[in-house]
Amino acid sequence: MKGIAADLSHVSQKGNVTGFTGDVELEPVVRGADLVVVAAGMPRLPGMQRDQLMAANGGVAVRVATAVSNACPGALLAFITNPVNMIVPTAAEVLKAHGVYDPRRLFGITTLDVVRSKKFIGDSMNISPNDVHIPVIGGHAGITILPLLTQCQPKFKRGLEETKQLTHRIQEAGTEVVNAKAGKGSATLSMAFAGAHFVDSLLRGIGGQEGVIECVFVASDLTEAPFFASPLELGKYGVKRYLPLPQMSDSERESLDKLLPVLQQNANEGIEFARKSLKELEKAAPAALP
Ligand SMILES: NC(=O)C1=CN([C@@H]2O[C@H](COP(=O)(O)OP(=O)(O)OC[C@H]3O[C@@H](n4cnc5c(N)ncnc54)[C@H](O)[C@@H]3O)[C@@H](O)[C@H]2O)C=CC1
Ligand SMILES: O=C([O-])CC(=O)C(=O)O
Repeated sequence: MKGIAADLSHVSQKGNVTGFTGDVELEPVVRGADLVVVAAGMPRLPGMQRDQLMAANGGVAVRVATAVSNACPGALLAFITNPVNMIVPTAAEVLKAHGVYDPRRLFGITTLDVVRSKKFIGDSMNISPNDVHIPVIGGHAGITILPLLTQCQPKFKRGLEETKQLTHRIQEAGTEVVNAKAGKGSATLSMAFAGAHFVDSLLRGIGGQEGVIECVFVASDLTEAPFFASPLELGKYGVKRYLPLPQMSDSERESLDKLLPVLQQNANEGIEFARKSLKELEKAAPAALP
């Protein structure tokens, strides 16, 4: 099995890795990878929302998806790059344009939201995070991150106020880190931990292990949002099975109703970005496109 932890310097022979210019020759040097993990991209500065990274990072999705289409169209493609809620729909649109889109194989890594939930709940209950199991659904920014505390195992027996505070802390944990690092980046190390965990799960799935379940952001028809994170079984070809949406309290369902239009809007913006970029690429280098 071949895989690569990708930075664009690996897939662009020109080594032009700073932003989307539209004049790139897509000559991938990586051939035949089974798994491509993308961590390249600008991190947030204090005061920024993740959406604001799209101008800087949208081109990463376009170029990597194009390179994967040419070099390893059957690979699983997993993005860490923010804004995850837009980057994944962007990449999907580019893969579609190249005729190689398989929704089972494209992921936005949301594992850090699960890692944080396990840590904060573990601290609150005075137990190890390893013993906490909780689904985190939705997307990967602010209110789109929805930890289902009522579904936590063991039971998280706290009042509504404490539950709300903890939910908010999980949703804003990335911002907490960005502010603490004061311009020096975002949650790089905890993401490395979360990314390694998720990639290990993907590899176990590819390797044929049964019952590998992760919450991850993928194409989905479980809700009105076209891309959505929920618990999935991973397998040889990526997504093997969508588990049904977990049970929710009334308050969690209300939160779900509020986040779905945000995810729909994010997906539309990602798709729009892809279409515009493909047009620009076509003008600049028609031979690189289908
Ligand atoms: N999905 C998630 O839960 C998380 C996502 N992130 C995102 O991951 C990305 C990377 O974050 P860090 O590793 O902390 O940042 P970093 O600044 O430590 O590393 C980013 C790397 O990407 C490269 N890079 C930047 N723009 C590029 C471009 N246009 N083309 C090619 N390479 C480019 C840089 O040269 C650098 O090597 C950011 O977009 C960040 O928001 C970070 C933490 C968690
Ligand atoms: O907050 C950020 O910008 C980085 C990130 O996605 C996270 O830490 O969850």
